[in-house]
Amino acid sequence: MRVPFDTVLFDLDGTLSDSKEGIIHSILYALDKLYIKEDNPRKLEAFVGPALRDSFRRYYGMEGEQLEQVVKLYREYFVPKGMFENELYPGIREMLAELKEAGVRIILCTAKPEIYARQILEHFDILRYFDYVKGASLDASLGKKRDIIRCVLDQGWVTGRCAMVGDRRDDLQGARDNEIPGLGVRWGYGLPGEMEGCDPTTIFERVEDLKRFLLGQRGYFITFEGQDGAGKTTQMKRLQQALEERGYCVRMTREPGGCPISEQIREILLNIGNDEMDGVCEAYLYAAARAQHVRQVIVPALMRGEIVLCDRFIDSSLAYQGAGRGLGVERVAQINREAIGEWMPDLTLYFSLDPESGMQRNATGGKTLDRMEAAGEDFRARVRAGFMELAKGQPGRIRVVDADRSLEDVWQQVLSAVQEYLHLSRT
Ligand SMILES: Nc1ncnc2c1ncn2[C@@H]1O[C@H](COP(=O)(O)OP(=O)(O)OP(=O)(O)O)[C@@H](O)[C@H]1O
Ligand SMILES: Cc1cn([C@H]2C[C@H](O)[C@@H](COP(=O)(O)O)O2)c(=O)[nH]c1=O
Repeated sequence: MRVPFDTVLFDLDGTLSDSKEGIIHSILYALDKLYIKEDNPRKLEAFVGPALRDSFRRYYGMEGEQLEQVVKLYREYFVPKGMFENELYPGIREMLAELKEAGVRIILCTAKPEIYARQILEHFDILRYFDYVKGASLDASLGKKRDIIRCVLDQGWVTGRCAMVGDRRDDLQGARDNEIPGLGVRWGYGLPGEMEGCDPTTIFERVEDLKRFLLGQRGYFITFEGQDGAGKTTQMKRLQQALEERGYCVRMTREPGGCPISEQIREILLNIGNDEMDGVCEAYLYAAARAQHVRQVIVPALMRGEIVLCDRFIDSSLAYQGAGRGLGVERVAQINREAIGEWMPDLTLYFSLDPESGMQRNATGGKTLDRMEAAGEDFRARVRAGFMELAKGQPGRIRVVDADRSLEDVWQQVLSAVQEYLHLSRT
């Protein structure tokens, strides 16, 4: 599988290394010299990551001469000692080595002065993995993460697709301000909720998961789309069995639903008594169920390298709410942007069938109508047109399966599309 990013920008403190001890000792040393007593050294953890001057300003209200003095004192301890009271998080060295081996361009992008950042990388013997190191200047003329990322981009160090990896708000907001994907990591010093506010593409809990993702070793995400009764569930079960027999680990799931919270939302959405529901409310509820499902089920399974087979996903929202309810595809895509981040399916099988035949099949199978199925023939015709438009616009991802065939015939189409995809993605 291809790596998702040709260039990766890494933050240092709290992302690659746990530098808390040295930083806190350096701050306490500087405060002590200024006769400032800090009764709660734990609060100083917030200094790890952001630019030093910003933190002294923010937490001690320092400015001007006093600010310059405290930074000077900080360095009296940090340079000979504090900088090395620091350790790499487990798995970081191996991740960098494997990314390098895979040809990924690795760049350090830190708010720490560049001169110290280099010494730290040398100390850990990982400088050799970095194609470029960009940090703050000693005089603070360059210090904000956003500006440091901008510099790296402007100087032409980035080739191909690029992302920023970091543990703090500044890293992810900096990525966002520079319009590149931001990948959060949970093992650093981010305060609860601070990364989420910056719309990260994903937040990783473990170094191993980040490594798999950056190496393109995550599992495959295959969705089944089409109208009610088209035969998706039947074929998904058969595919699950066939893939497991071939040794793949498969996670079968569905939308709306797939996890307890999203299943509760499903009940609201499909309850035929909720006939007052507004189309916008409907679109947000599907997206809310998806946000939980993506985070709780889909991403963890992909990170474990599993094949996720999902009965409906974003294309159902685009077709049913975008085209069917008339909200418009772009508007519904926008509503879903935060719910799914970058987690678009790798392959989508669209089961194409006249909607009335699907309704007939479900009736024959004894299924009772839910709220969506009760929406009427015109609605179903708009949904069908919506699906066909999506399939036409994205032939690379969406494969059309002629669902108006025998079970066996449909199965052969499914199997050949999936085999072709899995084979191609490995070569
Ligand atoms: N190729 C087929 N020919 C005839 N009947 C079929 C075919 N595939 C599935 N069916 C039958 O059609 C009904 C609907 O199938 P299935 O539940 O797989 O569809 P679905 O797309 O998942 O529907 P829904 O979205 O409504 O859950 C079932 O009774 C199933 O046995
Ligand atoms: C994900 C999703 C689904 N829908 C509709 C499509 C179906 O009518 C129901 C789900 O029922 P199923 O038996 O599980 O197929 O919900 C939708 O309108 N928008 C969506 O995003």
